[in-house]
Amino acid sequence: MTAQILDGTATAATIKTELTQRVAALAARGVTPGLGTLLVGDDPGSKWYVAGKHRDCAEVGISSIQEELPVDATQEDIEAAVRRLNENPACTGFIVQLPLPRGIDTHRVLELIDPDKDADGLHPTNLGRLVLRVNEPVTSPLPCTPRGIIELVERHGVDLRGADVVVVGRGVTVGRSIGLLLTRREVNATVTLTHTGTADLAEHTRNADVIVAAAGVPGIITADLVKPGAVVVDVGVSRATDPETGKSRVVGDVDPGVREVASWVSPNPGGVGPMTRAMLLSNVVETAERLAAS
Ligand SMILES: Nc1nc(=O)c2c([nH]1)NC[C@@H]1CN(c3ccc(C(=O)N[C@@H](CCC(=O)O)C(=O)O)cc3)C=[N+]21
Repeated sequence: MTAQILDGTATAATIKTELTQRVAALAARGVTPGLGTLLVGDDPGSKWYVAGKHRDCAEVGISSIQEELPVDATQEDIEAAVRRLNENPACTGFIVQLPLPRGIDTHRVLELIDPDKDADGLHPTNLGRLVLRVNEPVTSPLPCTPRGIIELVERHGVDLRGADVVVVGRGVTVGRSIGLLLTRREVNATVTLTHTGTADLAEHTRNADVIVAAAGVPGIITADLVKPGAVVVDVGVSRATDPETGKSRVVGDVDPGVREVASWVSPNPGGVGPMTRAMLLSNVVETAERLAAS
């Protein structure tokens, strides 16, 4: 039996339809959510990602505020742009597209973002709120990729309550932060965080009900590492040249052979990526909803 597909493209489309209705309800109250982006430099990949975010916004009725700075912008230039977005009332949430050019203190820039406008949900204040406010409803932006993974899995009918989840990779955007969400009472999973220093990765993954593969190592999760019937989410994004077409394509952390043992697998592309983008929109709409309520 081959695994069923955790369809991120279709799920993101459903979420966008839901958000369109919430944006319309906000409009009726005179509030328009606005996503700001700050792009520094002219890396084609980053430009493409930022353009995609604004296309997503247009689809659901969120307005766009674009700040662009040249690659030789100084720390002060970048910080001034962040302050402008913090103070711009049309911008209800924004992101600073990463990576920033060499020589820029990225942490200093990100910490300057108003936590209430943090569309990525990765500001230290917001991560701290998740640590501290564990028994209260969250009223701050959540990290997009972790939230997208949980929504993707739950919206396909997979119950995470009591599940043993093994996370592979300790990167900030996924590995380090997803446990904060998975161990909240409303999700109630048990989480193991593995990384390059883990003595025996297979020993952990073979016992997992759910594997979140976020190592950034192509094909690291092979079929022999997966318990039959497990759910496998592929978060890894590496690039490789397709030997047949000669074109660059995305390669995930999950080996294709996993589909023969898992119950559910997220494709990559078409899985977690579109969900991350949908959650960015959710954060912007929710920020605007909190603003409208206050
Ligand atoms: N402040 C900040 N926030 C980010 O969230 C952020 C960032 N900086 N810098 C770069 C990374 C990358 N990222 C992606 C999100 C979605 C897809 C996505 O939707 N990918 C599609 C297509 C992939 C393809 O074929 O190229 C998919 O997975 O199906 C990809 C990449 C967000 N990032």
